[in-house]
Amino acid sequence: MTAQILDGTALSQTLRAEVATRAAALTARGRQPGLAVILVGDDPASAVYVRNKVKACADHGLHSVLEKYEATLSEEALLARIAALNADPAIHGILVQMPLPKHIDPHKVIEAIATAKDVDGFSVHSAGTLMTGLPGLRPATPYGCMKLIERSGIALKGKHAVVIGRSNTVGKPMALLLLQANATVTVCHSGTPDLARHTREADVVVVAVGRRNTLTADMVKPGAVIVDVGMNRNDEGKLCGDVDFAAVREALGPQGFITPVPGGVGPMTITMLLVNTLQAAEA
Ligand SMILES: Nc1nc(=O)c2c([nH]1)NC[C@@H]1CN(c3ccc(C(=O)N[C@@H](CCC(=O)O)C(=O)O)cc3)C=[N+]21
Repeated sequence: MTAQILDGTALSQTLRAEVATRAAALTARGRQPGLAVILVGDDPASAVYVRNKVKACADHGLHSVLEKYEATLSEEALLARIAALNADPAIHGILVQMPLPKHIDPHKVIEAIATAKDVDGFSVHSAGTLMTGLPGLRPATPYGCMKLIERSGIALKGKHAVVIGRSNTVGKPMALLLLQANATVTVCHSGTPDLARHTREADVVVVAVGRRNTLTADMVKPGAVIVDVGMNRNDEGKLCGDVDFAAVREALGPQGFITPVPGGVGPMTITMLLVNTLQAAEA
């Protein structure tokens, strides 16, 4: 018997249906939630993600605008567009797809977005609300991971959670969300000696490294919950996560849970972006 799947596609369907209902209610009151997505440059992966976000809006009754610019767009011009969207009453959320071309400072761009419209939750203000536990917009990927963990039915209080990775977009906010849920949290990273010593003790492991096979079967405790944030390509060019999925699933046994890639965290990221846009529109 192998571990149960934490199905991000299925949970997304449930949550997105709720989003559609709430969006329709707001639209009926003359306040259709609106998301602006800005893409600078022609990175093919970014183009796919951005298209999926816009499609998800359309499918659930949210208004969206996609603004695409050449990679040569000046930082000044981008900041001017953000200022215009900040002032646009039909837009409740603004997302600037990362990464940006090198001549544009991402911090400057993120801080230019009105606090109330920061649906990525990447700004210093949003990071501060997360850190202090004040209400605010939460980064979509770790927020989606929390929803998947909740779905496993395990209560985090008193549990040991290990986060692998310390990025501002995933690892750090993930650790704070787990802490807020009363887990005991360990954050591991590229400078951690003997990673397995930590993960073998963990009831929950969130892997956000960006390297295949970071978590292998010998590194997990039976019955643990494994959340895989990785997005990599294997030798056959197929999408895969940071976890050696089949072997880890087997090692977890029937009481364990594991997210697949694709179909785990990825769809939840888009779902929580919709949730954040709705929250911004309801505020
Ligand atoms: N400002 C900003 N906000 C972001 O949220 C942001 C970003 N920049 N830059 C890039 C990353 C990446 N990201 C993903 C979203 C959905 C899937 C997703 O839906 N993945 C599907 C598979 C998609 C496929 O087949 O390629 C899945 O895992 O099942 C993946 C990755 C959002 N990001």
